[in-house]
Amino acid sequence: MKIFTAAQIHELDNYTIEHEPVKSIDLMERAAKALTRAIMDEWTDRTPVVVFAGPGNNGGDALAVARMLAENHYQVSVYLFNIHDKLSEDCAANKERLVYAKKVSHFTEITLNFDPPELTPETLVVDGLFGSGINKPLSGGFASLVRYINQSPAKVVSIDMPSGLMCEDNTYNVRQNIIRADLTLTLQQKKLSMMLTDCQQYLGRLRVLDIRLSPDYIRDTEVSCRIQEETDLIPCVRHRGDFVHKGTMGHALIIAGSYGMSGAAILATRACLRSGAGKVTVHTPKRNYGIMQVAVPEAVLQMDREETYFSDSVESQDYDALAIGPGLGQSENSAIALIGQIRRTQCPIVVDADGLNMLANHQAWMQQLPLGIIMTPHPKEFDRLVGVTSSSDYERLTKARQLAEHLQGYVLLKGHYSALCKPDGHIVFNSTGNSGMATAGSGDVLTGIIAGLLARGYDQATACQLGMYLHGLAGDLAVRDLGKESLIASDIINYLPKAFLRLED
Ligand SMILES: NC(=O)C1=CN([C@@H]2O[C@H](COP(=O)(O)OP(=O)(O)OC[C@H]3O[C@@H](n4cnc5c(N)ncnc54)[C@H](OP(=O)(O)O)[C@@H]3O)[C@@H](O)[C@H]2O)[C@@H](O)CC1
Ligand SMILES: [K+]
Repeated sequence: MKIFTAAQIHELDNYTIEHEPVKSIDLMERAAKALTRAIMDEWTDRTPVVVFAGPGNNGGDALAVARMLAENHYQVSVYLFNIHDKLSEDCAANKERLVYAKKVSHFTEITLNFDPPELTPETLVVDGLFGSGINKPLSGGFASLVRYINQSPAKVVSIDMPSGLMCEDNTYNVRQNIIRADLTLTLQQKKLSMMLTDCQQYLGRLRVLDIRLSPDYIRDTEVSCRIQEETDLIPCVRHRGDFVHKGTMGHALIIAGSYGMSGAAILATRACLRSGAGKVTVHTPKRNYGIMQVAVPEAVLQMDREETYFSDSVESQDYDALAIGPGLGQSENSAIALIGQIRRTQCPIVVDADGLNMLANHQAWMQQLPLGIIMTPHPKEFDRLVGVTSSSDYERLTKARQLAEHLQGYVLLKGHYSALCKPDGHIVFNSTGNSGMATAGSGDVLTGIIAGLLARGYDQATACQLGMYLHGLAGDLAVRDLGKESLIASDIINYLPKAFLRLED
């Protein structure tokens, strides 16, 4: 699914009106029908409904929904905020229709003062104050109203967007003045902010309603952000020939695990083996020998000369991919070995965890990273890497995009929806995964998967996209059987085969 900017959403709206063609008011009626249906799916006609409508088209939608719910025998009270005596054309038309229909039990147009109605636990609030046309944080009376709604025990359904939330950048927004919805019914496409971790709290459950906006515009318009779905990935999956052998299926090198952190090496290696690589070699400190041998008998072990930490870079010409970092520790010796390893490696590289932390500690080395490098930071690792703490996920994403462009590499920012920032400035959000995967070792598994896919011959972009999809899908399949609370990183590895099968089917 493409993610359009607020400006493109506006264009899409106009393009649909002009080319379908459809009258603007009829398009609003279509949207309102879809919204009403979605509300009626969840709340019966015994639910008292309070509709708050703003002066723009989001308010127009809300007024049309109010009329339709009332026609379906709901008790509906409507408050239209028209403090500047200026309604959008379609909002004004829907006000007329509402008044003319005489179906709602109460209608107030607020021009000056407003006494908010009582909102009980049984009440359903329809939030139609502001949608994609919001252009600054809410303040004054609107801010007070939002706080009143948020503090009430009522359920809230937001039309298109929780009012107060911007489509993209919420860095300087006033967070307590944004509606916290129980359900957000967004029209046609998800907006960028809906993919960011720090905006999830406003959305509640999110449903996307198809209101048949121009498929031509949707198909032909260039975007820089998209959400990847299964149908995007199925064509990318490679199928094994019948006559392959392990030597032709790729050889991955994993450099991971200091003494006491062998688990990270084990998880990355097992995930790598499960992701199609023909052979996996693990380079790890001597003292990990016994445990690695037992835990991953399928891997080739290559012992560092040091007992407890990674100390020396290794020849890498025989490998098709390198993953470096999980559980590696951050000693100065390991850091020097890390940059030495990165410098001498010719194959694709994925750097994670302590590998990233060591780069963060040696900022000058960032200039020496090879083109096409893959980094898989979680938000804290990313902040360390760029040397500043971001105050919003939008800001962090913007910096990740800049870093990918600057390095001409790939930054896979892990989060509620992980985001892959590509060298050309494009961002791909992942759509699989769940909160059960917020558990130690989950990141090591992702690193191993990406290394396995790289070794198997996928290019960097595909390995990252397919890797994050499979990782999340394995987690989703695991949760179905095991639940979120008990999920551990090994479960993700154990469900990788099922995830592959689903994509191969
Ligand atoms: N996409 C589609 O195809 C379809 C979209 N549809 C619907 O249209 C919605 C977008 O409508 P929209 O463009 O009229 O914007 P909307 O969100 O109602 O707000 C604009 C009004 O708010 C005002 N205003 C802004 N910020 C403010 C603030 N902080 N504090 C106070 N006021 C503020 C602004 O005033 P201005 O700044 O312009 O003076 C203006 O009056 C979209 O979300 C969806 O619900 C469907 O009907 C059909 C198909
Ligand atoms: K809204």
